[in-house]
Parts: sequence; structure tokens; C-alpha cells
Amino acid sequence: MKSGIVFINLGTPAAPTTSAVRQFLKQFLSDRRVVEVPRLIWLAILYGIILPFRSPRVAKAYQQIWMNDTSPLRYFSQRLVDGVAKKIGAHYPGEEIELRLAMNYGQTSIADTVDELLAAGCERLFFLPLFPQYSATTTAAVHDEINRVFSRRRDIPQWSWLRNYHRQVAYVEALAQSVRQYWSEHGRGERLLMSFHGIPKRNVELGDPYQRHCEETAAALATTLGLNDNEWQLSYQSRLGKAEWLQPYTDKTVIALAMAGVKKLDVLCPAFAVECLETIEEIDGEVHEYFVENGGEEFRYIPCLNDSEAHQNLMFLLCKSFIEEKTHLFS
Ligand SMILES: C=CC1=C(C)c2cc3[nH]c(cc4nc(cc5[nH]c(cc1n2)c(C)c5CCC(=O)O)C(CCC(=O)O)=C4C)c(C)c3C=C
Ligand SMILES: [Fe+2]
Ligand SMILES: [Fe+2]
Repeated sequence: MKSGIVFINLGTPAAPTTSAVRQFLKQFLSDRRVVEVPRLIWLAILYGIILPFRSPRVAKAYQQIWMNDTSPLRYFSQRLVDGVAKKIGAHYPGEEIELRLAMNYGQTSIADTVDELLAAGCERLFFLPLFPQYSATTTAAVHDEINRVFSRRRDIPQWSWLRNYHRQVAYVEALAQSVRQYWSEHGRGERLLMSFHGIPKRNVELGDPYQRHCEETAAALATTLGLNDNEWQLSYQSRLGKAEWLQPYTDKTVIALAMAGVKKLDVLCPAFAVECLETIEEIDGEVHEYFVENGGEEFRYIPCLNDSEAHQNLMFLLCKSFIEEKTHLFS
């Protein structure tokens, strides 16, 4: 039985232009899972302020980071998928397993990817959102889209998904390995800051488990690295708008650390599977500058897992349980 595996990332603009960024932001920020502000108020903010003013500014930021004719998010996500496809091909030589990358916003959509895999004869599908920590703003938004796609089909294939992998030993080990490798090449900083993408505080109060997942990832990583409580810290980045988001905020934390005399700071972004605007431009650009402007000397950004061997092995392991699942034998 032919199977399809779909890795899903958030999405990214098709080009580093104002119109492409506007189109991406419009689709992304119109999703009720992403922004829970009352609709009419939000549409006024989105169309009156965010789309006209943010799009040109963010397009310039994408121009700075565009690589190999695409965005880093797409570039590294595709390389990860290609690497895992090779591993799966080598490990299951007799089996027909197709791997694809899809985006929840922008191209290639989940709908087009499912159409393609079903047309190619796949009879069961596995969806793997590249969000280690569950949040309704990301993971549930992907789940909604998968359901929307199948709601339009009469003949729904056998399908499953992975909800989260924030405490998977192979994930925490992969993060630890990349920190250790960085330390072996550059020496160790005075503190390790783990910066996660933020969400509004209200979402957590209403039941989103994201904060707990981030805390569990951070604590597991600190334990794996053998760090004491005063050797690491957790913070939340990428706040948008005036409402309170999860605290402590990354920018304020970094400024406070610099002002408290920390000179050498290591920074890791565990919620981001691959490099993107929020890691390269925001963390290693903006936040890096805040650190140096406030007395810090070395802001040492540790790259995401990207298409590293450890990340490919983790993804292979997550796919393995689907590949070896036997439910299809009942059909
Ligand atoms: C209300 C706004 C947002 C919420 C909630 C949010 C949650 C969230 N996002 C990610 C991962 C990524 N976000 C990225 C970019 C990005 N995020 C927002 C807003 C919210 N995110 C915006 C407006 C943007 C676009 C850039 C900008 O205008 O600043 C990206 C990078 C995409 C890229 O092309 O590089 C990622 C990845 C997570 C994990 C998350 C909640 C857990
Ligand atoms: Fe985001
Ligand atoms: Fe941002």
C-alpha cells in the first residue's frame, strides 16, 4: 500500500516583495486560530494598519535574508524533507513512501499536496507539523486545514498526524547535540537563553498548553546538558500588537542580562525547527544589537536544527512509527 508523508511548516512569502508579503500576511493573520481578537476590530487593524505598513517593512527584512532564491524557512524545510526521504528510501527499500513539504499558509498548500499524493496512488497519509510544542495558533490551525481539505472529499484515506514532540528524547538530544557542538567550536557562554516564539497570554489562560510544552522542553534540555538553574533561562520572542504575551520577553531579558554584566550570551530558539525571519533577522539581528548596545560583548546565536543529521534522524524516528503502523492491514 503506497503511503504519503507530509511535513508541514507555517508558510512563508513566495518572494521578498511587498505584494508577496502582503498576500502571505493577509492569509496568515486572517486565520481565527492565529488572532482571536473580535473580527471587526481585527479586520480594521489588519487592513488599516498591518497590511499597508508592515508589508513593505517586512519585505525589506526578507530581502536581507533571502537565500538560494527562496526564504530560509522553505530552503531548510525542503532540505530536511529531502534528507529524510533518502533515509526512508534506504531503510524501507521495498516500500512505496512519498515525502512532501507543505505550508499551512502560501505555497505549496496542504490541499494541493494531498491532491497530488492521492493522485499518485497514496492510500494512507501521515501529517507531521514541524512545531515541536503544541499551540492552537500553529498546530490546531494545521489540524483545521487538514480537516477542511478532507471535508471536501467523498473518499477520505486512512490518515494520522503527530500532535507534538516537545519531550521526545531524540528531539531534546538533537538540541543538546547542537549546543554541545557549538560550545566545542566556540567555547561556552556565561548563560544559555532558550527563546521560544511567544503567543498571547490570554490563549494560555484559555487552555493552550504551549507554555507548559515550552517549559518542559527547556527543563529537559537543561537537564540533558547538566545545567544549574542559574546557567540557563527561558524567554518568549516575536510579540505582535499591544496585548500582553507570554513573559519574560526575549528583548527585555537580553537587555537586562547585558545590564547585569553578562558579556557572553548563548541563544537557542528551540521552537523553530528551521531558520526563518524570526531567528535570523529578529534574534541574530535586532536582539543581538540590543545586547551589544547595553554592554554585552558576544551574542552567540546557536543555529536551529535545520537539515542536520540529528534532525533528519529525529524526523525519521517520528515517521517510523507511522510507517510501521499496521492499521492499514484491516482495510
Ligand atoms: C498574532 C500573531 C502571531 C502568533 C500568535 C504567532 C505564533 C507563532 N508563530 C510561529 C512561527 C513562526 N512565525 C513566523 C512569522 C510570523 N509570525 C507572526 C505572527 C504570529 N505568530 C507574523 C506576523 C510573522 C511574519 C513576520 C512578521 O511580520 O514579523 C515564522 C517565520 C516565517 C518565515 O517566512 O520566515 C515562523 C516560523 C510559532 C511557532 C508560533 C506559536 C507557537
Ligand atoms: Fe509567528
Ligand atoms: Fe517578527
